[in-house]
Amino acid sequence: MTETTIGEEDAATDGLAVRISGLRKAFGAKTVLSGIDLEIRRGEFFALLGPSGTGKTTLLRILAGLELPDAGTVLAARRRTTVYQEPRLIPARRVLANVILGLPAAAREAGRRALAEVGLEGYGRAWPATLSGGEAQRVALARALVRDPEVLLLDEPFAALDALTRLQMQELVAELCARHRPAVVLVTHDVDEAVRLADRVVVLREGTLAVDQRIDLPHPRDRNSAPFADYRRLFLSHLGVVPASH
Ligand SMILES: Nc1ncnc2c1ncn2[C@@H]1O[C@H](COP(=O)(O)OP(=O)(O)OP(=O)(O)O)[C@@H](O)[C@H]1O
Repeated sequence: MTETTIGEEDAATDGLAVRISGLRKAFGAKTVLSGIDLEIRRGEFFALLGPSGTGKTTLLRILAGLELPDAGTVLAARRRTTVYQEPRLIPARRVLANVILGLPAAAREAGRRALAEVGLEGYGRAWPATLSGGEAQRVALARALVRDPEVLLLDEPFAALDALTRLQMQELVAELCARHRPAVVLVTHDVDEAVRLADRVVVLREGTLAVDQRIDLPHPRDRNSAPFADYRRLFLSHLGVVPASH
């Protein structure tokens, strides 16, 4: 029996942005996700960690509506938008046109405001080719922001950036999400990124949710603090990178 529903009514009434139950997804004979039950609240910042090939991107694509599950129910708030590892800008359109792509011309002012929010005030008439990698990714963030998403899907959005820019972008995303409060689903390989940003971290292993851990630290989080290091160690051990502490 296969049932797939993407709707917002039920989720909207009880403070949830996403509700997944009994999700299963296979590609051919290979089961990628199974028995996934997950609820994400409005305003919650949720991170999905896991080794390569465990189905993180597949889960995100299902949430975006780009893949259908083989079984289970997916309910999600209607306004969902994704930021990818690459900025995916259209080279022949100026920055502002990229930000408001598909929106009415009246969105120009909101597009300019979104650019200012990501630190790119005055960049509206620039061409994508003239931007650095970090700037291009800021434009991608502005393009997401201007759509006022209820659910913001981040698919390794900083993975292609240099280490310093990545840290700056993480701080920017923390600030933007604290202000706009979308539900966020961040797929990442970066344990520090998850601990810096997320209210809750799930480790996906072999297609199931192996760990579901709340991060109980105030913002902004100090990456050098002892509790931060404890969370880092916890997730690294769940990922099999360091031995579990005693
Ligand atoms: N369209 C597809 N057709 C066939 N197999 C697929 C398809 N999409 C994903 N897969 C397979 O499903 C598994 C999970 O892929 P997925 O991209 O979701 O993993 P991931 O955890 O995001 O990995 P990574 O961290 O490397 O991005 C992989 O084995 C992948 O080869």
